Parts: sequence; structure tokens; C-alpha cells
Amino acid sequence: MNLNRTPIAVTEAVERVVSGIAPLPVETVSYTESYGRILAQDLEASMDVPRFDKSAMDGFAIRAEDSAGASGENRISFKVAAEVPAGATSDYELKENEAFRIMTGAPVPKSADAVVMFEQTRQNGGSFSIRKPFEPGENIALQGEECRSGDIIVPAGTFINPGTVAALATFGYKDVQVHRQPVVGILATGSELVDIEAPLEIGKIRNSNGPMVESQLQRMNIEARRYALEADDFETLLQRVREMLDEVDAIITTGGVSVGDYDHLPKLYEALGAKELFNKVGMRPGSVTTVSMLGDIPMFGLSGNPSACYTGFELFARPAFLKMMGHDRIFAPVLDAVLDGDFKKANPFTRFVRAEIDYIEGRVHAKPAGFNKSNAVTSIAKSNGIIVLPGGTRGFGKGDGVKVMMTDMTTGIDHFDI
Ligand SMILES: Nc1nc2c(c(=O)[nH]1)N[C@H]1C(S)=C(S)[C@@H](COP(=O)(O)OP(=O)(O)OC[C@H]3O[C@@H](n4cnc5c(N)ncnc54)[C@H](O)[C@@H]3O)O[C@H]1N2
Ligand code: MOO
Ligand SMILES: [Mg+2]
Repeated sequence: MNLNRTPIAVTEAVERVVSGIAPLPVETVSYTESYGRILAQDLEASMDVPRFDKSAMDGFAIRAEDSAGASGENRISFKVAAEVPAGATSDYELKENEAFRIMTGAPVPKSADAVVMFEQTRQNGGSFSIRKPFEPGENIALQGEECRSGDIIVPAGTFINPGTVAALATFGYKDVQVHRQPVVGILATGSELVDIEAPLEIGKIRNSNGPMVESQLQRMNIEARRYALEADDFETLLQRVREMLDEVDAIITTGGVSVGDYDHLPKLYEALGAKELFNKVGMRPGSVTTVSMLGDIPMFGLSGNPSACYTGFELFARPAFLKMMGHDRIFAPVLDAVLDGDFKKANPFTRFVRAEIDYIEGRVHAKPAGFNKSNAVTSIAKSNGIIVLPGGTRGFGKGDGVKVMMTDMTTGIDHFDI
């Protein structure tokens, strides 16, 4: 075994992973099932929106010219000639000082060109008067003002959000082309691991990485294929990984990637003939994270230590899977934040600290979420982002400016401050 691994920079490691990943083939899904997938086609407007000139208000549609000269002293009166509820129109030709009673969303009939809100009138039976002149087009949403037939509304590569679903419905896309979701196999390795039902005998611990990684995938709308826990036995592990390779698009293992006597994953990649992208990264936690490619199947050898496992997933596996899904924005958003903690000791490696991100008096604050060593579990439970402390010769203190990766956009903050 190679005990002297050469660390590479985090950015270089991320680049090595994502540059070897290609989007998966395209499939068709119903628009009602498309939320969370990635568009594999440009979404083209199949018509103008609005499709017709429509009233933006409840009121009266008039000929603007008939309102010329109206004022408080010179109110101009109109007679209601016909009604236009939403979902209907009228072919009636307005004559001088006639109006339609019209509701919001209804097509403005051809013979009218402005809409007067009810609140701008004084009504009297079948007629009303106004005290100001109206411009042609006033209170009318014009045909095509939002977009024109043929416009590209949402380009391929975009995450389908609720607004995209609304656009699919608007333009009549019953079916939509998306990239296939990756099938990801998860294998937790370690002779010390037991499932949640099993008794905790001496030296045993519960497998937390397996379920954690599965939820990290669920958060991305990806279904995991879960494999049974495996002890640290080289032959069994090799056989199991060979089986997985036939069934999945990517493999995540946890544990067994370091230099211990029972850390078999590095030898296993070699035995499979996989191409190792790196086996040491200049980061803490997760320095031993190892990623290999076998053909187009990435194998993420995440560290067994929970915080290292979590961080390795967010840094390397997540962008790779988003790229497989066809996404064109594969990295977690990064914000500038004020550090609410002390890290006085300099560290040559880049540190990733699970953090609580908050917004206080106009600034983003990042507070370490508790015990933050590589083996920590509880700080992951309390975090909604990750502080990045660059490696180097200096430490960091309260009030320093730092970057934070927003890895958990499903949580918010505890107060409304806009
Ligand atoms: N001589 C050296 N020893 C170690 C080095 C090194 O560079 N030289 N690196 C250390 C670092 S850093 C880390 S991180 C760990 C990584 O270890 P492995 O990835 O090989 O993982 P294991 O040895 O299997 O387990 C480590 C730790 O995590 C616990 N674990 C494992 N799987 C799970 C799971 N599914 N759920 C919860 N906890 C899990 C395991 O019991 C161990 O305590 O290596 C250092 N050693
Ligand atoms: O890989 Mo280890 O987590 O750097 O502590
Ligand atoms: Mg180990």
C-alpha cells in the first residue's frame, strides 16, 4: 500500500471529478412529475403570453378617445352597452361614450382600448362617469407583453422549479424531456458497524453514514440503492462492488479508504482496474477521500468519519450527480459571511466547518455548529452550511470575513428581516 499519498488542492480535486462526468441519457416525463428534474430541452413559448389583450382590472373598457378632456369639473359619462366576464369576449362595436363592463383577465373587445377601474368611476345604474382622461392601453395587459411565441423561456440544463412547472402548464407541455436520474449505490463498510436494530456489543457502533448519505441523495431528488453493510474483508467487498457495478450509475462507499490494515478500498480500485483520480485532498475533514472512475462509473470512496463523509459527499459527489442529471449549475452557492468563532491554530489544509448560517443586522453570520472534528455527527445535525477556512499560515477569529457554502437551502432563519 502507498502510505505516502500526495494531497491535491480541493479545487483541483473537484475539477478532476466533474470533468470526467457526462449527462445521462434523456427520457420523457409528465409535467406533473417533473419537479426537481433538469430540463433536457429548451422550453419554447408555444404562443404569445398574454395570448390576447386582456383587462388587468375589474371595471369598464372604453374607447380612450372618448375620455379626452375629462376632469373633476368636467366629468364624462359612459353608458354600459355589454358585459365581458373572464373567459368570454364580445363582438359588439362600441359607439361614442359607450363602455363594456369587464372583469380582470377578460379579453378586451376590439372596439375598446383602455380600462377604467371601478374605483375610478362614479356609477349610476347602467352608466358611470370619470374625472380623468385615459391613454390607449391603460390597465390592459397587452398580447405578448411577457413573451412571444417562439421565445426560449427556460433553456435546457435548468432545474425544474415550481415556476418551470407553471410554464410547462401554460404552454401545454404535457410531457417534458429531462435527463435520467442516476441510480446511486451506497455501501457502508466496516466490521464495527451494525444496523439500528442490532444490539451494540463491545466495539460496535451504529451505521450512521449509510442513512446520512441516503438522505443527502434524497435531498437531491435521487433515489439510492442501499446495499447491506459489509465487514472489512477484501474478497467479499470486491465481489459486492462488482455486483453493484452492474446495477448502478455511481457507487458511494464509506470507510476503509485510509492506510489502516483493514482499509481495503484503495486495493479494491486497483483490482478492478479503475482509474484513481486522487487519494488525498488538502482538506480537513475528508483528506483521505478517494475518487476513482471505472469507465463512466464514478466510485466515491468517502471517509468513514461522519463529518468527513458528509463533506466529501457535498464537495465531490453532489456536483458530479448534478452534472449527470444535466444541470448547468452544479455547485453550492457561496456567500461572504462574518465568522462567529475562533480557529486560532493555522492549518496547512483547507478546513470545512459545519455551521449555522444566520442573517443578523444586514450581514450573513456563520457560527460553528458544535464539536467539529472529523468524527463528529452532532454538528452535522445542527448545521445548514459549511464554513470554508483556507489553508495557510494563519488562524481565524471572531469577526473575520469567511466564505460559506450554502449546502442546505431547505432550512431558513428564525426571523423575518427584509
Ligand atoms: N496512519 C494514518 N491513519 C489515519 C489517517 C492517516 O492519514 N494516516 N487518516 C485519518 C483520517 S484523516 C481519517 S478521516 C480516517 C479515515 O478512515 P477510513 O476512511 O479508512 O474509515 P474507517 O477507518 O473505516 O473509519 C473511520 C472512523 O469512522 C467510523 N465509521 C466508519 N464507517 C461508519 C459509518 N458507516 N457510520 C458511522 N461511523 C463510521 C469508524 O468506526 C471509525 O471510527 O482515518 C484516519 N487514520
Ligand atoms: O480525512 Mo480526515 O477527516 O481529514 O480527518
Ligand atoms: Mg480506516
